Amino acid sequence: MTLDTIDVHHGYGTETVFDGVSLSVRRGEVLAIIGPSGVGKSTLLRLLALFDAPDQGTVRYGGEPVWQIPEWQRLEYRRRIGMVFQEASLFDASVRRNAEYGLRVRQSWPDRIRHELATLVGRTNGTGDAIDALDTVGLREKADQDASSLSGGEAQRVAFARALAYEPDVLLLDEPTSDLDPRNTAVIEDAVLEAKNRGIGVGIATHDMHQAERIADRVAVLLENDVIEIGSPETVFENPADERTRKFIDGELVY
Ligand SMILES: Nc1ncnc2c1ncn2[C@@H]1O[C@H](COP(=O)(O)OP(=O)(O)OP(=O)(O)O)[C@@H](O)[C@H]1O
Repeated sequence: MTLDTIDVHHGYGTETVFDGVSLSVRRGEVLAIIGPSGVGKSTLLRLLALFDAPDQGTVRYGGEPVWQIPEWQRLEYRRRIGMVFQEASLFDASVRRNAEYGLRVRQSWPDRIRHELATLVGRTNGTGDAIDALDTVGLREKADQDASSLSGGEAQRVAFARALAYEPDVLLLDEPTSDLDPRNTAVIEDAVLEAKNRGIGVGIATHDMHQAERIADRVAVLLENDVIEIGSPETVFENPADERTRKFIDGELVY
């Protein structure tokens, strides 16, 4: 399953953010999106998450142009895409309930009703999926603790577990570790690789080039309203095709 954009143009009011962006997130790979602050990384993730329609161009899920199909079908696709934002938003309940939350809201109504019925009669594997996901981020032992008792880094790990528990086809992460210490960052990075090994396609916007080097299969460089280069981390960081990429990586470009 591939999620891609073809020649996408997008902006806010009179401000152009993208002037023809084409890129793909493929099954079982980590695509890192790097670029200076304000270049449009979050905007691109929102388009890939099917939250917003582009002004022009095509966004496709498994080859289907998502803004040219009926809404119900687009919503089906949206349910298969998990998104983790820079700041975890957990609600006031146990860690387990928070991790399960994605399971509930992203299910179609018939599945939700079946899940609720199964819960009522004590037969559900939903919790099992959430516990597995908590295990992946090292928080299984905190499942019954209240989410408000967690540190910021742990909360972000729960947000990640919530996205993972639903077993999405694609996981989009917007600067998921920018506020975290090295240990929490390492846990999230390991969980990203675990997701990839399960066949999930991961798109991650990051300021941290070392992170991109550590976990990405491909790196997309977003500069001047466009993806100017996509390649392996080795190529992009050591031998970029575009001179602007080299200048950005060497910190010579000031934005
Ligand atoms: N809802 C909005 N309304 C108007 N302008 C917006 C909106 N969202 C983003 N922008 C503008 O679009 C541009 C791209 O913003 P975006 O948040 O996508 O960049 P970014 O690369 O994710 O930035 P950062 O790395 O700082 O998070 C910026 O100039 C921003 O001010």
